[in-house]
Order: sequence, then structure tokens, then C-alpha cells
Amino acid sequence: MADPWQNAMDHAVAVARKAGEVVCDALRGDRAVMTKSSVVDLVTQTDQKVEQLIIQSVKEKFPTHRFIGEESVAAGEPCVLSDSPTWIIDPIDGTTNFVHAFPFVAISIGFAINKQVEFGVVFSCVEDKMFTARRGKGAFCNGEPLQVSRQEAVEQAMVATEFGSDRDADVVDKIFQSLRNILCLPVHGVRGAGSAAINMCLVASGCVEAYYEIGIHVWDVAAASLIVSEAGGVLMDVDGGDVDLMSRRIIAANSKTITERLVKAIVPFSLPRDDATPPKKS
Ligand SMILES: O=P(O)(O)OC(CO)CO
Ligand SMILES: [Mg+2]
Ligand SMILES: [Mg+2]
Repeated sequence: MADPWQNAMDHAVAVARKAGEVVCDALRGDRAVMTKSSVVDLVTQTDQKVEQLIIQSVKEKFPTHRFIGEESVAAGEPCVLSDSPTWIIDPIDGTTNFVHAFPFVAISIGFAINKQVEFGVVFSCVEDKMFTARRGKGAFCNGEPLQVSRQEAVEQAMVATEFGSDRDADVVDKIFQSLRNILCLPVHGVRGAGSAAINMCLVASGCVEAYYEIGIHVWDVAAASLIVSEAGGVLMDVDGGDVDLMSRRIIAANSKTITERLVKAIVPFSLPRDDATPPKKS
């Protein structure tokens, strides 16, 4: 049977490529910076422009579909994942990288029905790498199949993570405690590309064995979660429970073995969920 969502996936790839051109052009020009939840939570006009470009383009083809977009949510739109077809968009994953021209930025587009991700597209535009996955049909980079690493010894693993944009000293202490525990397992190394989506594509590509972070959002990880699982990887909560894309916590790894070692080392903490009802404006 023909894939009912092939059209939508083709459109996602096309619009991600177009968005990538806009982002790469903007990287060569001025990038005026604004802030959101904190002085280190950055946004630029390019984030907003690219999100609008993607949403408009999808709406023209699929007028009944719904959206969760990072910058739309920041502007007050609800972050609700219903059973309806929903596009989950991060127009620039790695905005801090973008601001500094650190060359790892991605356009992330996930598509979910019945709260299940059906396809994911992550375009790392400076690297010109188009990562794609369709549920049940594998994960690819520029058309080449992806497979996670087979390394199950944590002592020989490379682990990716990020420091996030929370500068609360207690939160930073927990992040460093986890990092210390993981470095002392020991592992071969710890890395971070500055983009959750790219870190997860590195797991899918077999370049790192695992990525974990507390503080990410559904738009950072929705598309890449399918890319990891279709490449043979596993997704879990940082406490070893089931992954929940709205919970702001994730481990994406090549295996259950590596994940379980990381779960023991990570100091978990909770943040308000992405789908928590926002306080009413007074
Ligand atoms: O650059 P963004 O989209 O804010 O995302 C960050 C994490 O929230 C990097 O993955
Ligand atoms: Mg992001
Ligand atoms: Mg973003």
C-alpha cells in the first residue's frame, strides 16, 4: 500500500532545505539577538522568519493540520499534542551556535499522528546533511542508511550532552554532578554539538553512543527521536522510565546497556512540562 504520508514527508524535506538556505544566508550577515526565558535563552528574527516560512508553506498544502512551533509557543500559542496530524517545528535548533556562527545548526520538523511520530526531518544546513526517518522504514542521512554504534561497553563510549540555558546555581550543580559521574565511569569522552537534534543524529550515525539532556523541549527532539529509533537506538527518560517527549528529559542511546549505565550516573531533576497549562495572563 502506498504510504499516505509520503507527500507530507517530501514536503517536509523540501521546506527544510529551503529553510536551511535562509539560515545559511543569515549566518553570513548580521544576527540581531533577543532573549526569551533568560538572558542566555536566545532568539533571532531568523528563528521567527523561518518558523513562519515553514508553517505557511505547510498550511497551504495541509490546511487542516496542527502545529507546535518553538517560536509560536514563545509568542503564546498552546503546546498541545492531540491525536490530529501535528507538525512539531524547531526553526533553528542551535540558536546560540547560530548567533556565534558556530557551525552546527539544524532545522527540525517532526510529524505526529495519535501522538506518535510518523516521520522526522533534521537538516544540518551548514554540514548539508539531511537526516530523515519514516516510522518502520529506517533512518537515512542524504539517502544513506543510518545505524547506531554497536559498542556496549560504557568505558569505550562517547557521550553527548549540553549545559542548557538555566544558570540557576543548583541546576548547574546537578548538571556538573551528572557530568562528573559520567566522566568517572569512565567514558572515552563527552561532547556536545550545541544542538539537541544534531546530537541525536550523531547517535543515529554511530558517532556517539548516547546523548542525554534535561531541559530540552518537544520541538528539539520530536523529529530526531524517530531518527534514533529507526537507526536501531533506544529512547528513555533519564530515570530509566519510558521516554515522554513533553517531559523535557531524554536519553537517546545505541543500546539499553549503555542507557542503564547512564541512568545510574545522571542526577535527575524535573522541569515544568511543555504541555503544562500556562498561567493565565492577568
Ligand atoms: O537552539 P534552541 O532551539 O533553543 O534549542 C536548544 C535546546 O533547547 C539547543 O538544542
Ligand atoms: Mg531547539
Ligand atoms: Mg530553536
